[in-house]
Amino acid sequence: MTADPRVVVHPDKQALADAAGARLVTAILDAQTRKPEAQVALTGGSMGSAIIASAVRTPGRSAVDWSRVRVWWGDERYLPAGDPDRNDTQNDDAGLAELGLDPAKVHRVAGPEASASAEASADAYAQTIREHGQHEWDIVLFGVGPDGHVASLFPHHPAQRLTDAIAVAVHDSPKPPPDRVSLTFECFDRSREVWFLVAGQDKAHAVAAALAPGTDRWDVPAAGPRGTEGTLWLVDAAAASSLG
Ligand SMILES: O=C1O[C@H](COP(=O)(O)O)[C@@H](O)[C@H](O)[C@H]1O
Repeated sequence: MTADPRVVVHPDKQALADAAGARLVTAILDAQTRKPEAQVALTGGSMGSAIIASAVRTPGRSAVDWSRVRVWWGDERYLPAGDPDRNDTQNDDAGLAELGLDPAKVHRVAGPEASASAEASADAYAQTIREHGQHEWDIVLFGVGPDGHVASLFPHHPAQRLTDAIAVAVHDSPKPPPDRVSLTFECFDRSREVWFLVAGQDKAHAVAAALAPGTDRWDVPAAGPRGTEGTLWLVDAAAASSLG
């Protein structure tokens, strides 16, 4: 069973980021009342960093036991550690460390300095998820590209089609850099809460296409992921402007 999408429109990007940051803190608290560790998959891009920066400033964040939060990334650009174009670097720059996470529970995707190839990195990441991931995400965050991509699953890209796998190496990405590692749709299917964070007029068409009934994720990957308990589209007014 999956949850139908619900759309929440905020006036602008900052309001969206602040509301999403507070919502994230609350959802982690909620997950911690159910189980020993909350499992969260972060995202990169513009909104991925904005939500971290806002979560750091959310007053209720001190109520969270951050040592009981395990952090992952839904995808990573296959670049060396610390590269400014990596999703984790962007999240770090937004203040991720200020949350007080246990560094041993922050699981980064290996870059070329630490793995022989994107395939090797994807395999190692999948293995770590098998060891620690409990096969259920509490909250998965997605940014959405203007083309409707989520994580590193792009429209009409063969990486979308991999089955029986947790993570996939992505080559020839239409958005730079060309080499990436992404979790698969199959892996994202094991999510309680899936949140799409989208701001800006350039995303309006992708938002409308992803939410239109019957859209195939092969054409618009953002139409694919759904949470078993919640599928939330947190958007600003500009990104919502093409919704009927
Ligand atoms: O390449 C990526 O793009 C998306 C969205 O980025 P944005 O800058 O257009 O908001 C991001 O969510 C994804 O994780 C990433 O690798």
